[in-house]
Amino acid sequence: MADQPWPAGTLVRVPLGRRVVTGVVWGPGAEGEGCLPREQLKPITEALPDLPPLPAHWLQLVRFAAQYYQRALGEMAMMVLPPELRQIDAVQWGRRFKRLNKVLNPPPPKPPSKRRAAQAAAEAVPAADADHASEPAPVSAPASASGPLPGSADTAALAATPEQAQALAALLDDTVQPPPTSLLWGSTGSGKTEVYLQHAQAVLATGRQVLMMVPEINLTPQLEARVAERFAGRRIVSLHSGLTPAQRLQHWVMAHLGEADIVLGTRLAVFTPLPRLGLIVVDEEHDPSYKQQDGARYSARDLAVYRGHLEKVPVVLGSATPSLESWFNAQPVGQGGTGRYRLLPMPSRVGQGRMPKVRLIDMGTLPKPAPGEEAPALARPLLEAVAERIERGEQSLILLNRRGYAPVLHCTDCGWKSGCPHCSAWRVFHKADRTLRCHHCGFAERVPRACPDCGNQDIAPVGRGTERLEEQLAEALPGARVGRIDADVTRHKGALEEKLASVHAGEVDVLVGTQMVAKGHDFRRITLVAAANPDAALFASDFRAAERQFALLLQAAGRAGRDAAVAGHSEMWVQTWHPTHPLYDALRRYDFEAFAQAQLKERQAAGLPPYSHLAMLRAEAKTQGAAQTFLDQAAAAMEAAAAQLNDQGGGLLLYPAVPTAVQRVANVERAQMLIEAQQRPALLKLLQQATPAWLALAQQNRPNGLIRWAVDVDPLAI
Ligand SMILES: Nc1ncnc2c1ncn2[C@@H]1O[C@H](COP(=O)(O)OP(=O)(O)OP(=O)(O)O)[C@@H](O)[C@H]1O
Ligand SMILES: [Zn+2]
Repeated sequence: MADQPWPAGTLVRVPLGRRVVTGVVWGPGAEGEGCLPREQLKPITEALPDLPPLPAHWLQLVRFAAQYYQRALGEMAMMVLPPELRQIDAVQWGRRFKRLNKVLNPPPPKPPSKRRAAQAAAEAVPAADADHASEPAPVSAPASASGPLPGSADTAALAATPEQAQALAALLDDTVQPPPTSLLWGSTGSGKTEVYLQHAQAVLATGRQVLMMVPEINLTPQLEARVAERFAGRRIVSLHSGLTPAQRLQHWVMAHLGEADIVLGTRLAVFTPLPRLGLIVVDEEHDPSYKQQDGARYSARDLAVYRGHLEKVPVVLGSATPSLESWFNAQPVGQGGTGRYRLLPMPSRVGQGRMPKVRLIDMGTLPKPAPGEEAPALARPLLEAVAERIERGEQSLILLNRRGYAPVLHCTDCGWKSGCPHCSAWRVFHKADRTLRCHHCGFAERVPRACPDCGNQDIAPVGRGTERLEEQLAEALPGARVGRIDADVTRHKGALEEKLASVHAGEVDVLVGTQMVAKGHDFRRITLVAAANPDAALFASDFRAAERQFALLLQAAGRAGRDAAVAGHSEMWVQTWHPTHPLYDALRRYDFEAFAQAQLKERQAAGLPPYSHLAMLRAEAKTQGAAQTFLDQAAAAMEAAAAQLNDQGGGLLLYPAVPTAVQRVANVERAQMLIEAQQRPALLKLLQQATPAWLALAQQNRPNGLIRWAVDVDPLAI
C-alpha cells in the first residue's frame, strides 16, 4: 500500500476476517510474493492516536530476530509487544493515554480537595480489571508524582575501588567508536552492580535512557531497590511477565514515549522501544533464562548485542562466570578468540570480602552405612562445620538442585517405581501435600498407602530432594532453625521476598535451597555454603552441563563471605565422589580462566559451539515413529541445499533424528535432529531455504500424528 497515510511503525487496527486486530505498519508490501492483490486488501480501520510510530531501529531489531530465529515477521512483532496493546481499540487506548498523561504531567499542586485525594488514592491501587480500574503508578513513585527531576537528585555514588575505576574509565571513554560490547568479568561481590550504576549515571546525565536486564523476575526487586535509591529523581519502570497487563502496557508506553529514564527487566525487555537509548546492561549474561524456551526461541543477550551495534550504544555484559561464547568473543584474535568484545576484569571482592575456602569431601572415603541404611545427607565433618556456624550465630546455605521430598518412590518387594503414566519420567514424592507429582506434565495424585502393583505396605523414597534434606537437617541439628527456598515454597506472590527477608533478618540458621538462592543475593551472614550432591552434572550428556554447573557452584560460593567481618573463615564445601575432577580443581582455585580454556579446548576438538553453530529441529507427535519420520523427511528435503552450501565451505552436517532426553511428555512423543555448521550464514541460509518444504511436510505428516515442529537456533541444551 504505497499511498498509505501512516508512516512505518504506526500501530493500527485492521480488519482480519470478522475481527479487528492490532498491527504494525511495516511499509509498502511488494505485490506478488505472497501478498494479496491490492483490490482484495481492506483499509486500515484506525491508528492508535497519540502513539508515535515504533522507531526504525525497533522494526529492524524485530526483523532481524524473526529472520535469525526463523519465525514469521508478524508473529515476532506481535509477540514482543505488550499483550494488552494487541487488544485495545483507539477509544480504549485514548482513555488509557489520558490517564497516563495525568500521571506524567500532574497539574500544579493545589490545596488537596477531597475528590482529588480520593482520585490519587485510586491511582495507587493496582488495576484489577484491565480497562476499567485505574492504572497503577510506575515503580518510582516519587518521580511519577512530581514529574521528572533533574539528574542532580541522583544520590552520590560510592567511591570506586581501583578495579571499578579502571573498568569505568574504559566504559566511559567515548573516543572508542562505535561503542564496543564489553564483558565485565567481575568476581561475585566485586561490585559489578556499582559499575553499572555509575555508568548509567553518566549516560543519564547526557539525557539518554538506560536498559538494564536481569535473568529472572525474582532478581528485579533487588536491583529495582538499588536503582531507585541511587536515582531517586528518575523515572524507573520495570518490564517482566509478573506485571499485570495494564502495568506492562503503561511501563512500555512510558519507555516508548521517552518518559522513562531507566527500564529494568527480564529478557522480554530487550524489545522495548527506547527513543533515547544510551546504554544496555545485561547482568549475569551467562544465565540460561535469557534464552526463551518456547515459541520464538530468541536469546535476549545476543539480541542486546545486536541492538547495541544497530543503535550505536554500548552494551555491558556482566558475569563472574561468563558464557563460553562471550568469553571466546572477549579473547583477542591472537589468543584464540574473536576479539569482538572488550574484556574488563574485576578479580577482587570489594573491601576485605574474600571468596570462601573450598573444601572437597571425598565421599568414597567415608564410612559405609550399615546394610539397609542410608548415608546421611551431610557427611559428619560438614555437619559439624554447620553446627559450629550455628553456635557462632552465623548462617549456612545448603544447595541441592532437586525439589520435592524424593525423586522417586520404590516398592522394596516387587520393584514398582512411581513412574508418570503420561511421561517417560518418574513422579516426585512431595511430602507436604502427600502427592506424587510429575515435574514434566504436572500430573499429580495422592501418594498410595501401599504398592499399587503388589499391595506391599513398604514403599520407600529413593534419593533426596530439598524437602527431605530440610527434614533430615532439622533432625540432625536439634534446635536449629532450618529454612527452605525452592519453587515449591515460593509459589505464592510475595512468598520469596518474605523468605529472603527472614534469612536477611537472621531468623534462619541453615537454609536449604535450589539454584534459586545461589544467584545474585547479597547475604551478609552466610559463612558456609555446601553443595550436597553436585556430581550428576559431571557426566550429563549435554555439552553445556559442566559450564552451567561451574557457574552455579561459583555463584553459590559467592553467597558466602560477603561481609569482611566473617570473610576470613568462610567455606564452600562440596560433597563429591570425584574429588579429582578438573571442574572441582578449577573451582577450588576459583580459576574461571583455566576452566574456560579447558572447556574451549574440548569444544574445539569436538567441533561444538562456539567453534560451530547449531540449530535443532524438534518435532512432537502421537508416536515416536511419526516424529522421527517427519524429521527424516525434513532432512531429506534439505540435503541438496546443504550439499550446495557445503561446496561453498558452509561445513554443514545433518545428524540423524533421535528421541529427546525425556522422550514422552503428557503423552506426546518428542524427537529432535541436530544441524551443525562451520559458518553461521550457511546455517541460516539453509534454514531459510528449507522452511517452505518443512511447512509442506508438516501438513502432509499431520494425518500421521505429527503435532508440532519448531526450529531452535543456538539451542541451549541438546
Ligand atoms: N566501591 C565500593 N565501595 C564500597 N562498597 C561497595 C563498592 N562497590 C560495591 N560495594 C558493595 O559491595 C557489595 C557487593 O557489590 P555488588 O552487589 O555490586 O557486587 P556484584 O559484583 O554485583 O556481586 P554479585 O555478582 O554477587 O551479584 C554490595 O553490598 C555493594 O554495596
Ligand atoms: Zn508426566
